[in-house]
Amino acid sequence: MIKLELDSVTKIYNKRAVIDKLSLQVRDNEFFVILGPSGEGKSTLLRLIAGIEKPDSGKIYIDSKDVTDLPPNKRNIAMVFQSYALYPNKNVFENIAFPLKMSKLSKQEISKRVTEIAERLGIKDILEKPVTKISGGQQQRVALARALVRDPSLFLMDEPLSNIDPRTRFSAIKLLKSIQKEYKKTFILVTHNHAEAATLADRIGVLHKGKFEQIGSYTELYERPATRWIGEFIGDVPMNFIDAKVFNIDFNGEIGFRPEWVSLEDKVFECEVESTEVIGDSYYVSCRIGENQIVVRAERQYEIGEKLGFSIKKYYKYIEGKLAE
Ligand SMILES: Nc1ncnc2c1ncn2[C@@H]1O[C@H](COP(=O)(O)OP(=O)(O)OP(=O)(O)O)[C@@H](O)[C@H]1O
Repeated sequence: MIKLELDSVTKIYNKRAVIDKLSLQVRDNEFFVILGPSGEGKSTLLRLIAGIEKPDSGKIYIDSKDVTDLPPNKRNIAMVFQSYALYPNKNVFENIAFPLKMSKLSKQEISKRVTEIAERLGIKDILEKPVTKISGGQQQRVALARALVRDPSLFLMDEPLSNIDPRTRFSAIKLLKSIQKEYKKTFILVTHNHAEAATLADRIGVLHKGKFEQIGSYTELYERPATRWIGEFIGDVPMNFIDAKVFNIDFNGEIGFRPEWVSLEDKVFECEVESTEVIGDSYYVSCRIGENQIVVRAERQYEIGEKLGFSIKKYYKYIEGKLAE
């Protein structure tokens, strides 16, 4: 079942289409991540889905209902912001209970629901504390609890983990993923953090120039980039894109290969080492071959000027920056 559909949605700011005829379908129970560099329109897209912004053209459907002209409170969505937007004068319980206040639920029912969700998120012990006196990780859980307690149709999250310190972040990511699976809800999360996207997403949409440059799992994006831009954006180290002729391949275009798609045992080509970067337990060696610079993954450091023999085990062909089938 389709939970959310965007049909050719455009949003213009200062005569520029920040979102440009973008179409998307997100399935029920899917964890969809919108990934992209700063300023590509990720937050704008989320605000359009939420109804905080109106598109200049195009349609938005939630549960097959046209919500394009509906305000946020009529869309049955919950949104968690980077800042959490908690009420500073209220304690944890009151913050979580707030969305239920408007409903006709009894005090006992509200209390039951808040306690249940707080228990699940591990914040039951701090229900009486003011939100200003709890940690960033706990604030994130409160914001999540407040969103979950209403049982909305769709969760929208704008960089909800970016204010959490790196150590807590890992457990926060795990929690978010398990909550989504357990509650069987559709989540749409905006981030510029690749590791977060890779861990959380069923599918990632990479936003570039107002459109999704590619949509797929992180593995798909990494293993088979649809464009040169994706190959360079996804991964710790950009993919190599080099004229096919450099490697004696009879093709009018470029070949793209990851630094680890190279064998250093099988010495078909040779390059000259310029520098080495260490990432984790791998060595990424920048190497010159003719006019071109490539990066290959190695098991050790190489001296500058050293000659490195290699062959390419796997590559894709690209014409004008696009994957050639
Ligand atoms: N209300 C607005 N009025 C005018 N321009 C805007 C408005 N909101 C966003 N923009 C512009 O639209 C572009 C996209 O902004 P947006 O915040 O959606 O990007 P983003 O991908 O979420 O960036 P970041 O990761 O830095 O938050 C930017 O150039 C921004 O300056």
